[in-house]
Amino acid sequence: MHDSILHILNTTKTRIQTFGPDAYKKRSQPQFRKRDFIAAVAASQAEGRVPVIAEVKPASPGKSFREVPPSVAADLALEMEEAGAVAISVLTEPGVFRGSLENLKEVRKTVCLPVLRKDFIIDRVQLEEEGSDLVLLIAGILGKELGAFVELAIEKGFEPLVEVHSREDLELALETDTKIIGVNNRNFETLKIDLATTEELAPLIREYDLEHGTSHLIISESGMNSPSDVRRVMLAGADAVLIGSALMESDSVFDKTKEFVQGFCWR
Ligand SMILES: O=C(O)c1ccccc1NCC(=O)[C@H](O)[C@H](O)COP(=O)(O)O
Repeated sequence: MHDSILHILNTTKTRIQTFGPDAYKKRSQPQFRKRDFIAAVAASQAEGRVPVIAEVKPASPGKSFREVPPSVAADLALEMEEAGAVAISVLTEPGVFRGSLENLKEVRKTVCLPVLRKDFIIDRVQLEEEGSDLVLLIAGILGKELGAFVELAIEKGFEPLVEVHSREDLELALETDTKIIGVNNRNFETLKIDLATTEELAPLIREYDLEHGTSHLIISESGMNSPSDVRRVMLAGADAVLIGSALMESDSVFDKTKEFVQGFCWR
């Protein structure tokens, strides 16, 4: 794994140990009704839009996009919603990505769309933290524990989005009860992007579904800069895309989101 990811995992562990489980509000009763992401994707497709999960991403390893206090996160999310995004992803990792749970809560209060918490979940106690409809679980990080985290996430009222990057990750994901699989085009060892990752893994998910009578929603994540990138992964079988950097780097988040959402007809 790349040094920056190892650093994130270490600091996340320390933060959890420092603040301890007492700092986490118990989520025994979900405080809000979960917003239905799967239905939102279907509605978006039916209306001829490209289902785009637009990401509020202040920074990434070695790159700073912009200062994003909660009020700015809310404004950005509103622009994304008005431009037709299907959901909002909010980075909550506070170190390298400079995200926060405050951003997540403010975004969810402001928009009506489903909200994904994008973070590095490594401890069950993190699933006590509220504020999102969906939660990201990374197969390559959770390994054999993935299934238990998926179950717990569901029990706590979240829709899990299980992220995979390789055939091994995918095998793990398909053993769980997740309905949503995110194919991350970014390699966690090199941080290099290759959209061929979606072209390799999405057809395997479709094949599995055909054989087993199951149905997974496929999200292609990372590295898309133009509608033609989106077209490529949608043609490979993705149902939706997750885009962060291209939106955060643009002069107008509204215009850039719209460009991706209006895209093209891919079917
Ligand atoms: O964004 C990174 O460089 C990164 C590096 C290491 C681990 C995770 C990383 N990003 C998290 C994400 O999954 C992305 O923010 C998300 O998929 C959007 O990707 P992009 O459109 O390329 O910003």
